[in-house]
Amino acid sequence: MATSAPHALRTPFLRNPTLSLSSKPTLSSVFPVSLSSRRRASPRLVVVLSAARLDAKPTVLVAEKLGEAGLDLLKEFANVDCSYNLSPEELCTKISLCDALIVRSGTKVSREVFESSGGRLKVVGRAGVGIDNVDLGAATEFGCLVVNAPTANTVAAAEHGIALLTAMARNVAQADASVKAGKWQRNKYVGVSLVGKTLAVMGFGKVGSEVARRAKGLGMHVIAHDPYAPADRARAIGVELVSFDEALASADFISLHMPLTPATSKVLNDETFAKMKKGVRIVNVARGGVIDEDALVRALDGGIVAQAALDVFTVEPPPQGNTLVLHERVTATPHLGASTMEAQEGVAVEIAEAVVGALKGELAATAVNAPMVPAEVLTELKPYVVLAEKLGRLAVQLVAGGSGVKTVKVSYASARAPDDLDTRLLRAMITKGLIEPISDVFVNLVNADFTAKQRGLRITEERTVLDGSPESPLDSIQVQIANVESKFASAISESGEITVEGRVKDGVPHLTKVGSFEVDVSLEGSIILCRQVDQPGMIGQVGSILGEENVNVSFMSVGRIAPRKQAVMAIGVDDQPSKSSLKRIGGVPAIEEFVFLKL
Ligand SMILES: NC(=O)C1=CN([C@@H]2O[C@H](COP(=O)(O)OP(=O)(O)OC[C@H]3O[C@@H](n4cnc5c(N)ncnc54)[C@H](O)[C@@H]3O)[C@@H](O)[C@H]2O)C=CC1
Ligand SMILES: O=C(O)C(=O)COP(=O)(O)O
Repeated sequence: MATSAPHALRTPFLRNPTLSLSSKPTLSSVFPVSLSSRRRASPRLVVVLSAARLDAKPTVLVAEKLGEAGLDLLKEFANVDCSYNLSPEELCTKISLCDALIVRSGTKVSREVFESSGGRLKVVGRAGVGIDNVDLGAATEFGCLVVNAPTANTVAAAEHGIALLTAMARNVAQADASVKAGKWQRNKYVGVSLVGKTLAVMGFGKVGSEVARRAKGLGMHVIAHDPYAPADRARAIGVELVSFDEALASADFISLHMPLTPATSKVLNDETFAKMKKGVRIVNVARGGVIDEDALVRALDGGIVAQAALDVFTVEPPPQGNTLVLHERVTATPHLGASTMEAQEGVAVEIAEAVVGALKGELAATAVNAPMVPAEVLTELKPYVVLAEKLGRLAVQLVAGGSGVKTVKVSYASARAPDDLDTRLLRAMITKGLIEPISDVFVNLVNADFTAKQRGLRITEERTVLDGSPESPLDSIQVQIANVESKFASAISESGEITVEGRVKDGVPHLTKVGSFEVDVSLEGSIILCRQVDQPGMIGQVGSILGEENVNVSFMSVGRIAPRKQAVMAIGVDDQPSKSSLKRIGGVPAIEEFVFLKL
């Protein structure tokens, strides 16, 4: 046996005293709508979006121009509202009527948008790669999934990078303007050759590696800087990965292909320009914000940078009269990297499939703010996902007081190797089960960790590695809440925590342990737990009370410490017993305590 404790969340607990046990978890609350559809989501990777049930046709707001093929796909499933050029205020007004929003780079999806949605917005689809225009923190907080379309415009962006590189080197744009102005300036527009020159690709991801491949075809010596890129992928196309300073110091051309993050913001600035070769030429088809644009103007004027070709700007469109855009040695395009017919059709289909899939609960691989779970893992974990949520719900309903629900320990027993079980989904569902019955917060896979953290709920996970064949992913899940009192004293285990444990049997989740008592009751309907002195006739007595009240009993199981000592009886019921029947059960002399728990 071996254990590991990989995950912990800690902050002060903000307890919401509201108790609402009304919502009943079903498979469809985790997988919101039927999984059947004409078009199935990509079988690559999927993540579950625990969205609100969408009984009516959902509404998708398309806020920027999207390819026809994508619109057609959306229209098969949803009401589609194409409203382009909305002001921020108009977007905030419209959003409360929408289940999904699709944007490109021109729309700011700010915190106000999520706040204004009133909880209805479940998916934001970014028809492209960069999600720097979406407030991901706010999306996560509001339980809204963000998906992007990361692959369909890669080649278009790389081709545009090469177009800018070659056009800049040969002054194509400037010479064209000059000829159109009636001039013939052959000496003025002598260019530089690319062959044999060193190109530093900054950010060796999808676009960067395609640029590198093409630049090698032009006879350039290509190096790359990317702290996170695998060296073998670079080596495979004959590119050497180098340090940031080395890239700056040796490049004749620098092409930027990293995302805009706090770490890359203004990464080209006065200090870093000073490290470059005199006469360096810069291409940017990534994001304007990775360059300090004022510093670039200084570097152009100071002779460090000979030329720049820019597709992206810190503010888009850049203000009229912008010094950088108007600079003679700058070639500018209006964020055209992804703008080919082919890429736009591809992106539109990619994002439409992702958004429709997400609304159906079968999201494709491109979730940006939620863990992605491989499809085959998800299929295997489905019954355990239900078990996890129900154990969370049971455990929290057993709490009577104490210092609040702050510390929860989850133990997974499995014969699988520790790195062969992805527990993020299970943790999210336990969190959902723990929080939803005691709050009005809607918890899903997107916001589970955030919500737990906000409420000061610390969830630690522990793995117990069992011997034997790892056919099923899990043997059991145990949920323990520490430092609390219980309404059902027998639910407190010898080590002092409220303890519930369950397993999946024939695809159905079962409660198999309460406190130190072994029971076996299927987790369907609701449960009555009774502790009594172990003696004949107890099952009959309680069963007949429920029968008289027309409450259907689905399961009964008795767990005892020793014959004729204390026993715990777990009774599964299809319907909620009336107050009077619960009172009658409590009145049976041998019953020492009992509790009714809604699943
Ligand atoms: N101009 C346009 O129309 C388009 C622009 N883009 C932009 O191009 C950029 C790259 O896109 P993809 O290649 O698809 O993304 P990607 O995620 O495949 O590649 C980005 C690479 O940058 C690397 N990176 C992250 N931080 C870095 C750092 N500090 N220094 C160096 N490398 C770093 C990552 O490890 C990754 O390999 C994104 O900013 C995207 O928004 C993408 C498509 C079209
Ligand atoms: O995909 C990206 O990151 C892009 O920058 C493309 O932007 P766009 O969809 O053309 O507004």
